Amino acid sequence: MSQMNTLLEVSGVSVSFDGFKAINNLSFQIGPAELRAVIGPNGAGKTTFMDIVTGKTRPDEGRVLFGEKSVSLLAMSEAKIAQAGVGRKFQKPTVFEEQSVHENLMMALKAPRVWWSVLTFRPEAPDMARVQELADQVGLRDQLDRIAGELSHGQKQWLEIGMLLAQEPRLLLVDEPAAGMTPEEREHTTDLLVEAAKTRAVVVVEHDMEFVRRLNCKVTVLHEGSVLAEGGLDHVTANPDVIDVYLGR
Ligand SMILES: Nc1ncnc2c1ncn2[C@@H]1O[C@H](COP(=O)(O)OP(=O)(O)OP(=O)(O)O)[C@@H](O)[C@H]1O
Repeated sequence: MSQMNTLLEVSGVSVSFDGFKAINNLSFQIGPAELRAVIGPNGAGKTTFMDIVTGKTRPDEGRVLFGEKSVSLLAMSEAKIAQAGVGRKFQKPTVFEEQSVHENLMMALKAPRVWWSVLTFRPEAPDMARVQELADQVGLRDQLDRIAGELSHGQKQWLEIGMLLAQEPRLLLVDEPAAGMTPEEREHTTDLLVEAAKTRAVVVVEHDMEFVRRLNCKVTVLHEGSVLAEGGLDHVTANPDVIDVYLGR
């Protein structure tokens, strides 16, 4: 396979809602195994950006290209985009509450495999082993037999991340994972996302700056639907434009 520097390329994307430009000529790129934090004040366009990448919202202008073949996601349905390897974790955990952790992970594994994972699919590996591997990955090895509804908020979030990882996405979009978590849960979530980003791109939208700091990754600051600044957290938070936006001056 050829070397690829960009997994996702968003370029010149704009979208208006009733004449209001929620995304305004947005351009940026994500590498194939990269952890990226997207921050920005309320209304900056973070959710709309994720909606565009996942096909929920169609932009008025611009390009969204994905993978080594640079396929346009704009021509694809939400289901096709998910199949192509884009996973999304919404803020609220959505696991099957009545089922055990094990059953939840197994269901996620049984969901249709996407075309590219055929390459890595090991038919000899029993699904049970894969379920345990996923449980290990998200720190739920000891919870496999528990009913998901009984898990803590943080554990439910990890289970859902495990279910998304079962689908082997190449790009995982995660919306405010730290919200409502205890400090210990946040720490574990950081480790989990850092680890997941070693083999895929993970984009984390987050308000909590302490959490972003611990992710220790490149940060993209959105404001009024465009990139205001990009770089390390210390770099972007020292940027006068970013300071102005956050202090509302
Ligand atoms: N479907 C819609 N119809 C009308 N306006 C919308 C719609 N979706 C988003 N907007 C507007 O677009 C702007 C960007 O919203 P978006 O939710 O993407 O921001 P955000 O950065 O995710 O904000 P927050 O941090 O508060 O979640 C906001 O002003 C919002 O009110």
